[in-house]
Amino acid sequence: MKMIKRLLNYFERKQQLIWATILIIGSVLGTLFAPVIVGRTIDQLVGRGQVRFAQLNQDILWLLVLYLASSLCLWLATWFTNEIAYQGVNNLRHDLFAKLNFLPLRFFDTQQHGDITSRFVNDVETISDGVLQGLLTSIQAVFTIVGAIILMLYMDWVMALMVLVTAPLSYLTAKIITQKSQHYFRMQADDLGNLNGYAEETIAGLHTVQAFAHEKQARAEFQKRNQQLYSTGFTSQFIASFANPTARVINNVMYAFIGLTGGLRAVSGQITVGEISSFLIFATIFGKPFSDLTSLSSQFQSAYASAKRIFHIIDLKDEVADPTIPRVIDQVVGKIEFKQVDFSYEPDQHLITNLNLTIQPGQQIAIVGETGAGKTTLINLLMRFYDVTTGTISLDGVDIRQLTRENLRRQYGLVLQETWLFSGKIRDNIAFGRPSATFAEIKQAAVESGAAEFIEKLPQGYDTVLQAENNNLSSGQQQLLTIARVMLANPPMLILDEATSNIDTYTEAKIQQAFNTLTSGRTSFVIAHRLSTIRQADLILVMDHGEVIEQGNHQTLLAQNGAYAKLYHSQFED
Ligand SMILES: Nc1ncnc2c1ncn2[C@@H]1O[C@H](COP(=O)(O)OP(=O)(O)OP(=O)(O)O)[C@@H](O)[C@H]1O
Repeated sequence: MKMIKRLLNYFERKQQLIWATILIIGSVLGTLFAPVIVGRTIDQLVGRGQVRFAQLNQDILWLLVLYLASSLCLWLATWFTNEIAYQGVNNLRHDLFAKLNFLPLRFFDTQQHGDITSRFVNDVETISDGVLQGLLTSIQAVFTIVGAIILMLYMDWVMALMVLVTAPLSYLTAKIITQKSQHYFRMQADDLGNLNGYAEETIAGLHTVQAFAHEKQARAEFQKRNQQLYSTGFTSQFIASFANPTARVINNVMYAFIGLTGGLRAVSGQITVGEISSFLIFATIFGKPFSDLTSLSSQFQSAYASAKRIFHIIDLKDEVADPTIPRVIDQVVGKIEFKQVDFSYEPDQHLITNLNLTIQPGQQIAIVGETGAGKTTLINLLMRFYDVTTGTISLDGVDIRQLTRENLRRQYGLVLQETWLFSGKIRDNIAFGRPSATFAEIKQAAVESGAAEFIEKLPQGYDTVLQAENNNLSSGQQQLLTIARVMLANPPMLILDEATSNIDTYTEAKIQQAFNTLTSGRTSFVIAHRLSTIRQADLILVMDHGEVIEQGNHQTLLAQNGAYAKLYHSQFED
């Protein structure tokens, strides 16, 4: 109940709800009075050749007006409920997306991205359908049931009682059935998320999948998950599908009894033949809201399961909040200190222990080490994508946890090996770091980074529209664009993560040149696998299993003849 209440808060639009309710009542009244008039028209046929035409015509006219008015009211009510449902869903999506910005990176590192997307798209859609249908059908059902009871009791209490006793039977049976299917609906939503996650993962990495001739395995895995979804989907729908037919059978038995009892009562003169007809129509009208409610309940089950998945994310613990009164760094000098830093991703797996480091302003730091040594982790800590477990990292003497994340991250320009370009023009992609930049400034950054050369050869130049996933640029060209982006943003410090791998020698030289321009005079961190590019670095940190095992410049480290020398010789003296 708590969750339903919470969900309904999103759909609170009082005025529209009042209008929708009034219009639905109007439509229900039309539907309820129509059978009374049908009964009256039948009673105008007094006997063979004895028809009261004047009265009959008037009744038929009334019937037409009632049906038209009832349909119009229903159409308008649907319009209002649409507005309520879509506005609510809009708010829900907004909150879900807003939440993503407050979740710790740990969440995204451990969750399938397709599953998150599925919550945005499928789950939200299911809720929207549930609320839309739910509002309309439930209001309609309640008023139809109440109205029909009153009218039926007024017409003939014996038959009314018969309907009142049998109709809830069909409802109860269907309810028991849908309760059973609830468990499977939850499983179905999870399996759908699972399938989406796998499809997204495979499509994103299709090159790799094909390069490793892994299509068969990928198809098999997809099929396995698909089959699982089929099986839970089928089971839930199968169980739920019993609800409606069962209700119908019970309803039909009820009609037969009404026909029989009505006939007997008409023979004894207690009701007219027209009233029997009215009553039979009433029974149909009265049965419908019950079966509507039962099929609606399966829709509610799915919506409930989806709401649970969405609120699960909304209720996750936010990352540690920024300080209420943060320190602010306006003009960064660029001195960074690690003091007794311990860090681990998982509580029981220590990675970094007691790391102490001092980086002077303007220094160029190279981080080297084998894969999994902890290079990216160091960057994650510097930018507060993760927080240290114990110890402190300070920037210009201020513990970085005393700054807002925005203030800290604005000090860094980040060039990753995996470039991130969004769907849009090249010029907008470069301007991402400083949206207010003029076109001249964008061009200037492209020239300085060396990206201008290839951009200007494109038919649409800076107006070329890129697709986020598949943009036909080489990885070197993409990286030059991200370098241009950082150049335009002109941040005081830099982080370049494995920036020179996977690129042809010509582009690599261009990138190297761009890096040199970029890093001069700024505190900068470069993660590089090619040791040739870091000979000039002021400080080289050699990492292994989360520890900085050696530090110094190229000459001193070579002279030490330790891990760095070994790594260096392995690259240059084969
Ligand atoms: N989000 C995470 N959750 C749990 N463990 C992680 C996470 N990210 C990295 N690790 C683990 O931490 C260790 C260090 O990883 P890190 O990515 O820092 O290495 P790296 O030196 O940057 O490696 P590479 O050169 O391959 O990028 C590895 O053992 C890795 O498996």
